[in-house]
Amino acid sequence: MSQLLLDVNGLMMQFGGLVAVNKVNLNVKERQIVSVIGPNGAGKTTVFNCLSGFYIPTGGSVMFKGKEIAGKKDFQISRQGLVRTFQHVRLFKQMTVIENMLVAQHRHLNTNLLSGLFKTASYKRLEQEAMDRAAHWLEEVDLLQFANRESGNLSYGQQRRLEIARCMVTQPELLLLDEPAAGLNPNETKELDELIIKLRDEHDISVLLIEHDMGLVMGISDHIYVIAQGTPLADGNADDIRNNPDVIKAYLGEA
Ligand SMILES: Nc1ncnc2c1ncn2[C@@H]1O[C@H](COP(=O)(O)OP(=O)(O)OP(=O)(O)O)[C@@H](O)[C@H]1O
Repeated sequence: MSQLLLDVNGLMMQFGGLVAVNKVNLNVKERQIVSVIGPNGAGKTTVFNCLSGFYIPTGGSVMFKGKEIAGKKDFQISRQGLVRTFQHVRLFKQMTVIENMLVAQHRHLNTNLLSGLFKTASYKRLEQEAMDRAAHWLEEVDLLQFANRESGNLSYGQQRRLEIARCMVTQPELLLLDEPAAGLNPNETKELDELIIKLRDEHDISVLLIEHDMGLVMGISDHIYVIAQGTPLADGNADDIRNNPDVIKAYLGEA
């Protein structure tokens, strides 16, 4: 039986009079791909912002590996093993691919100014390990041959894969992907689909994703949550969701 990794209960986020997230519950187990879907403005990104430390929820609890993380800072949460991507690509576009991978690990390396200045043996070892991890993950996402290319010159699909690789070098257990297929062509979406499945099956990573591409969601999700106007509407597997009349009305019916 796989263990519960993320356990969200009664999550609330209010902006003044607007209740953007209203009593949302979510579970993600180890080695699960879970999706959150819902119409535009349903509150999906706000949920992600609450889980990843960008917002302090106004209510409810967010337990990650059995510990409360609601209200913690983003870097504290990512150090515990929960990392995210954003709706819009956020790479350092002027930097090379490998530089992006190294910068991502900077906060996670246990070094200090002095060991860096004097290039101590332990600093060099950590630097080498960071480089090895970067190369490993670039290979996993099929970007190793572009290691020295400016990341802004990659295709959009490659930039999306680089963002995922950049998360993976920090060795997370749960990866949050905010609309990873947005702007991708069908080929790139298929590569993304395969990559997410590989993360689960070969690297034991759990993935929580927000996505509008229903083909992708229905094809890869172990479990799906539907939110409408900030409020939970339904959850279940792809068949449950496809056949749920409330979901069809509120969401799929829109398409
Ligand atoms: N910082 C904020 N201040 C005020 N209102 C906000 C803030 N962030 C989000 N909202 C509001 O919360 C609601 C939910 O927005 P959110 O971006 O979470 O929806 P979403 O489901 O991710 O939408 P989309 O699918 O279009 O990305 C919207 O009404 C939005 O305007």
